[in-house]
Amino acid sequence: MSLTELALRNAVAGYAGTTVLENVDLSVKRGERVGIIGRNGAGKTTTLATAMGLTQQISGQVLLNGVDVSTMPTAERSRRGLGYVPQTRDIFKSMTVRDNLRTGLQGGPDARLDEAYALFPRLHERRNNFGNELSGGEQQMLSIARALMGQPDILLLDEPLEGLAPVVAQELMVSLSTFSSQRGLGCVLVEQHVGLVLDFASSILLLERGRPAFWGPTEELKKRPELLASAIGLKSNASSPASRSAAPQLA
Ligand SMILES: Nc1ncnc2c1ncn2[C@@H]1O[C@H](COP(=O)(O)OP(=O)(O)OP(=O)(O)O)[C@@H](O)[C@H]1O
Repeated sequence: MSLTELALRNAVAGYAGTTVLENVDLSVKRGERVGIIGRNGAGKTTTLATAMGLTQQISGQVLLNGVDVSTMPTAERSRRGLGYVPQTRDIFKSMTVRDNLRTGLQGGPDARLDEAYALFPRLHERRNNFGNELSGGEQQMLSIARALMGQPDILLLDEPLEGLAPVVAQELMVSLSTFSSQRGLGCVLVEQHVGLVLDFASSILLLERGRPAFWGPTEELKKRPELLASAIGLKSNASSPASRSAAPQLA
Protein backbone atom coordinates (compact mmCIF):
# COMPACT_ATOMS: atom_id res chain seq x y z
CA MET A 1 0.00 0.00 0.00
CA SER A 2 1.39 3.41 -0.93
CA LEU A 3 1.56 6.08 1.72
CA THR A 4 -0.38 8.74 -0.11
CA GLU A 5 -0.72 11.81 2.01
CA LEU A 6 -2.59 15.04 1.43
CA ALA A 7 -1.30 18.04 3.33
CA LEU A 8 -2.21 21.71 3.45
CA ARG A 9 0.62 23.80 4.82
CA ASN A 10 -0.06 27.34 5.94
CA ALA A 11 -2.68 27.64 3.22
CA VAL A 12 -4.13 31.06 2.46
CA ALA A 13 -6.92 30.98 -0.12
CA GLY A 14 -10.15 32.57 -1.24
CA TYR A 15 -12.15 33.69 -4.23
CA ALA A 16 -11.42 36.50 -6.72
CA GLY A 17 -9.60 38.82 -4.37
CA THR A 18 -11.42 37.78 -1.17
CA THR A 19 -9.25 35.94 1.33
CA VAL A 20 -11.29 33.33 3.20
CA LEU A 21 -8.73 30.88 4.63
CA GLU A 22 -5.72 31.97 6.61
CA ASN A 23 -2.83 29.78 7.66
CA VAL A 24 -4.67 26.49 7.50
CA ASP A 25 -2.74 23.27 8.19
CA LEU A 26 -4.17 19.82 7.70
CA SER A 27 -2.90 16.39 6.77
CA VAL A 28 -4.42 12.99 6.09
CA LYS A 29 -2.84 9.71 5.07
CA ARG A 30 -4.36 6.62 3.52
CA GLY A 31 -6.62 4.89 6.05
CA GLU A 32 -6.86 8.01 8.26
CA ARG A 33 -10.03 9.97 8.92
CA VAL A 34 -10.03 13.71 9.46
CA GLY A 35 -13.00 15.96 10.20
CA ILE A 36 -13.50 19.67 9.58
CA ILE A 37 -16.02 21.52 11.74
CA GLY A 38 -16.99 25.14 12.28
CA ARG A 39 -19.91 27.51 12.02
CA ASN A 40 -21.60 28.41 8.74
CA GLY A 41 -19.21 30.38 6.58
CA ALA A 42 -16.14 29.34 8.62
CA GLY A 43 -14.38 28.07 5.49
CA LYS A 44 -14.95 24.30 5.58
CA THR A 45 -15.99 23.96 1.94
CA THR A 46 -13.26 26.39 0.93
CA THR A 47 -10.67 24.14 2.60
CA LEU A 48 -11.76 21.11 0.55
CA ALA A 49 -12.03 23.25 -2.59
CA THR A 50 -8.49 24.52 -2.01
CA ALA A 51 -7.19 20.96 -1.77
CA MET A 52 -8.90 20.25 -5.10
CA GLY A 53 -7.60 23.42 -6.78
CA LEU A 54 -11.00 25.08 -7.04
CA THR A 55 -10.17 28.31 -5.20
CA GLN A 56 -7.63 31.05 -5.59
CA GLN A 57 -4.67 29.88 -3.53
CA ILE A 58 -2.78 32.93 -2.39
CA SER A 59 0.09 31.34 -0.46
CA GLY A 60 1.10 28.20 1.38
CA GLN A 61 1.19 24.71 -0.10
CA VAL A 62 -1.07 21.84 -1.06
CA LEU A 63 1.07 18.71 -1.03
CA LEU A 64 0.25 15.26 -2.38
CA ASN A 65 2.88 12.70 -1.47
CA GLY A 66 5.22 15.55 -0.75
CA VAL A 67 4.76 17.06 -4.22
CA ASP A 68 3.46 20.62 -4.27
CA VAL A 69 0.34 20.47 -6.46
CA SER A 70 -0.71 24.07 -5.73
CA THR A 71 -0.53 25.07 -9.38
CA MET A 72 -1.85 21.80 -10.79
CA PRO A 73 -5.36 21.62 -12.22
CA THR A 74 -8.12 19.69 -10.47
CA ALA A 75 -8.02 16.82 -12.98
CA GLU A 76 -4.33 16.24 -12.29
CA ARG A 77 -4.98 16.15 -8.53
CA SER A 78 -7.69 13.54 -9.19
CA ARG A 79 -5.24 11.47 -11.22
CA ARG A 80 -2.83 11.64 -8.31
CA GLY A 81 -5.38 10.07 -5.95
CA LEU A 82 -7.72 12.77 -4.67
CA GLY A 83 -11.47 12.13 -4.83
CA TYR A 84 -14.14 14.75 -4.14
CA VAL A 85 -17.81 14.51 -3.22
CA PRO A 86 -19.06 18.09 -3.49
CA GLN A 87 -21.94 19.50 -1.47
CA THR A 88 -24.13 19.57 -4.55
CA ARG A 89 -25.06 15.94 -5.19
CA ASP A 90 -23.00 15.42 -8.26
CA ILE A 91 -24.96 12.79 -10.20
CA PHE A 92 -26.51 12.53 -13.66
CA LYS A 93 -30.27 12.54 -13.16
CA SER A 94 -31.09 11.23 -16.65
CA MET A 95 -28.78 8.21 -16.30
CA THR A 96 -29.34 4.99 -14.37
CA VAL A 97 -27.51 4.25 -11.14
CA ARG A 98 -25.36 1.71 -13.01
CA ASP A 99 -24.41 4.18 -15.74
CA ASN A 100 -23.73 6.90 -13.19
CA LEU A 101 -21.27 4.55 -11.50
CA ARG A 102 -19.65 3.72 -14.84
CA THR A 103 -18.91 7.40 -15.46
CA GLY A 104 -16.71 7.28 -12.37
CA LEU A 105 -14.67 4.26 -13.47
CA GLN A 106 -12.09 6.30 -15.43
CA GLY A 107 -11.27 3.27 -17.54
CA GLY A 108 -11.38 0.84 -14.62
CA PRO A 109 -13.18 -2.53 -14.84
CA ASP A 110 -16.95 -2.88 -14.49
CA ALA A 111 -16.29 -5.32 -11.63
CA ARG A 112 -15.70 -2.30 -9.41
CA LEU A 113 -19.43 -1.67 -9.50
CA ASP A 114 -19.85 -4.73 -7.29
CA GLU A 115 -17.72 -3.04 -4.64
CA ALA A 116 -20.09 -0.07 -4.69
CA TYR A 117 -23.07 -2.39 -4.40
CA ALA A 118 -21.44 -4.22 -1.48
CA LEU A 119 -20.91 -0.89 0.28
CA PHE A 120 -24.39 0.40 -0.54
CA PRO A 121 -26.79 -2.55 -1.12
CA ARG A 122 -29.57 -0.02 -1.72
CA LEU A 123 -27.79 1.10 -4.90
CA HIS A 124 -27.83 -2.48 -6.16
CA GLU A 125 -31.58 -2.63 -5.63
CA ARG A 126 -31.94 0.64 -7.53
CA ARG A 127 -29.28 -0.01 -10.18
CA ASN A 128 -31.72 0.31 -13.10
CA ASN A 129 -33.43 3.42 -11.76
CA PHE A 130 -32.63 6.86 -13.12
CA GLY A 131 -30.93 9.47 -10.95
CA ASN A 132 -34.09 11.54 -10.75
CA GLU A 133 -35.98 8.54 -9.37
CA LEU A 134 -33.75 8.28 -6.29
CA SER A 135 -34.43 9.61 -2.82
CA GLY A 136 -32.09 12.27 -1.41
CA GLY A 137 -30.26 9.65 0.63
CA GLU A 138 -29.87 7.32 -2.36
CA GLN A 139 -28.50 10.22 -4.44
CA GLN A 140 -26.03 10.90 -1.66
CA MET A 141 -24.92 7.24 -1.64
CA LEU A 142 -24.58 7.33 -5.43
CA SER A 143 -22.50 10.49 -5.29
CA ILE A 144 -20.09 8.88 -2.81
CA ALA A 145 -20.02 5.53 -4.64
CA ARG A 146 -19.28 7.27 -7.95
CA ALA A 147 -16.32 9.09 -6.40
CA LEU A 148 -15.03 5.74 -5.10
CA MET A 149 -15.16 4.17 -8.59
CA GLY A 150 -11.97 6.08 -9.49
CA GLN A 151 -10.28 4.34 -6.52
CA PRO A 152 -9.03 7.51 -4.83
CA ASP A 153 -6.48 7.23 -2.04
CA ILE A 154 -7.97 10.23 -0.25
CA LEU A 155 -11.66 11.18 -0.44
CA LEU A 156 -12.92 14.67 0.43
CA LEU A 157 -16.57 14.65 1.50
CA ASP A 158 -18.57 17.86 1.80
CA GLU A 159 -21.61 17.41 4.04
CA PRO A 160 -22.53 13.94 2.76
CA LEU A 161 -25.16 13.56 5.50
CA GLU A 162 -27.16 16.64 4.56
CA GLY A 163 -30.85 15.86 4.49
CA LEU A 164 -30.46 12.26 5.66
CA ALA A 165 -32.51 10.75 8.47
CA PRO A 166 -30.33 10.26 11.58
CA VAL A 167 -30.36 6.48 11.32
CA VAL A 168 -29.35 6.58 7.62
CA ALA A 169 -26.63 9.13 8.41
CA GLN A 170 -25.23 6.88 11.10
CA GLU A 171 -25.29 3.85 8.79
CA LEU A 172 -23.46 5.81 6.11
CA MET A 173 -20.77 6.84 8.59
CA VAL A 174 -20.30 3.23 9.70
CA SER A 175 -20.04 2.05 6.06
CA LEU A 176 -17.48 4.74 5.29
CA SER A 177 -15.43 3.99 8.42
CA THR A 178 -15.35 0.29 7.56
CA PHE A 179 -14.39 1.00 3.95
CA SER A 180 -11.70 3.43 5.09
CA SER A 181 -10.15 0.89 7.45
CA GLN A 182 -10.42 -2.10 5.10
CA ARG A 183 -9.23 -0.35 1.94
CA GLY A 184 -6.89 2.22 3.42
CA LEU A 185 -9.02 5.10 2.15
CA GLY A 186 -8.13 8.45 3.70
CA CYS A 187 -11.17 10.64 4.35
CA VAL A 188 -11.63 14.34 5.02
CA LEU A 189 -15.18 14.91 6.20
CA VAL A 190 -16.91 18.29 6.38
CA GLU A 191 -20.10 17.93 8.36
CA GLN A 192 -22.55 19.95 10.45
CA HIS A 193 -23.37 16.96 12.66
CA VAL A 194 -20.53 17.59 15.08
CA GLY A 195 -21.14 14.51 17.24
CA LEU A 196 -20.86 12.24 14.21
CA VAL A 197 -17.63 13.92 13.08
CA LEU A 198 -16.08 13.49 16.53
CA ASP A 199 -16.97 9.79 16.39
CA PHE A 200 -15.74 9.35 12.80
CA ALA A 201 -12.46 11.24 12.74
CA SER A 202 -9.20 10.70 14.60
CA SER A 203 -8.11 14.30 13.94
CA ILE A 204 -10.15 17.48 13.70
CA LEU A 205 -9.65 20.87 12.11
CA LEU A 206 -11.87 23.40 13.86
CA LEU A 207 -12.25 26.58 11.83
CA GLU A 208 -13.30 29.95 13.14
CA ARG A 209 -13.79 32.66 10.49
CA GLY A 210 -11.31 31.01 8.15
CA ARG A 211 -8.64 30.49 10.77
CA PRO A 212 -7.74 27.28 12.56
CA ALA A 213 -9.01 27.38 16.17
CA PHE A 214 -7.78 23.80 16.65
CA TRP A 215 -5.96 21.18 14.59
CA GLY A 216 -5.06 17.90 16.23
CA PRO A 217 -6.31 14.62 17.70
CA THR A 218 -10.07 14.37 18.31
CA GLU A 219 -9.42 13.08 21.83
CA GLU A 220 -7.58 16.32 22.65
CA LEU A 221 -10.44 18.43 21.34
CA LYS A 222 -12.96 16.46 23.38
CA LYS A 223 -11.05 17.51 26.49
CA ARG A 224 -11.62 21.15 25.57
CA PRO A 225 -15.39 21.69 25.53
CA GLU A 226 -14.86 25.41 26.06
CA LEU A 227 -13.17 25.55 22.65
CA LEU A 228 -16.08 23.82 20.96
CA ALA A 229 -18.46 26.09 22.83
CA SER A 230 -16.74 29.28 21.73
CA ALA A 231 -15.99 28.21 18.18
CA ILE A 232 -19.23 26.51 17.24
CA GLY A 233 -21.61 27.00 20.14
CA LEU A 234 -21.74 23.35 21.10
CA LYS A 235 -23.88 23.34 24.21
CA SER A 236 -22.80 20.25 26.10
CA ASN A 237 -19.57 18.40 26.78
CA ALA A 238 -18.51 16.93 23.43
CA SER A 239 -17.36 13.71 25.06
CA SER A 240 -20.71 12.98 26.69
CA PRO A 241 -22.83 10.26 25.07
CA ALA A 242 -25.65 12.76 24.60
CA SER A 243 -23.53 14.80 22.20
CA ARG A 244 -22.97 11.83 19.96
CA SER A 245 -26.46 11.89 18.54
CA ALA A 246 -27.01 12.43 14.84
CA ALA A 247 -28.44 15.86 15.56
CA PRO A 248 -26.01 18.75 15.76
CA GLN A 249 -26.01 20.47 19.12
CA LEU A 250 -25.37 23.98 18.05
CA ALA A 251 -26.57 26.84 20.18
N1 LIG B 1 -17.54 31.25 -4.75
C1 LIG B 1 -17.38 32.15 -3.77
N2 LIG B 1 -17.05 33.43 -4.03
C2 LIG B 1 -16.87 34.32 -3.03
N3 LIG B 1 -16.98 34.03 -1.72
C3 LIG B 1 -17.32 32.77 -1.39
C4 LIG B 1 -17.54 31.77 -2.40
N4 LIG B 1 -17.85 30.61 -1.76
C5 LIG B 1 -17.83 30.88 -0.44
N5 LIG B 1 -17.51 32.17 -0.23
C6 LIG B 1 -17.37 32.83 1.09
O1 LIG B 1 -16.32 32.18 1.78
C7 LIG B 1 -16.65 32.07 3.18
C8 LIG B 1 -16.50 30.60 3.59
O2 LIG B 1 -17.47 29.83 2.87
P1 LIG B 1 -17.50 28.26 2.95
O3 LIG B 1 -18.55 27.81 2.01
O4 LIG B 1 -16.12 27.73 2.77
O5 LIG B 1 -17.93 28.04 4.46
P2 LIG B 1 -18.48 26.72 5.17
O6 LIG B 1 -17.78 26.65 6.49
O7 LIG B 1 -18.37 25.56 4.27
O8 LIG B 1 -20.00 27.14 5.40
P3 LIG B 1 -21.35 26.25 5.48
O9 LIG B 1 -21.27 25.48 6.76
O10 LIG B 1 -22.41 27.30 5.53
O11 LIG B 1 -21.41 25.39 4.26
C9 LIG B 1 -18.05 32.63 3.34
O12 LIG B 1 -17.94 33.94 3.84
C10 LIG B 1 -18.61 32.63 1.95
O13 LIG B 1 -19.53 33.67 1.77
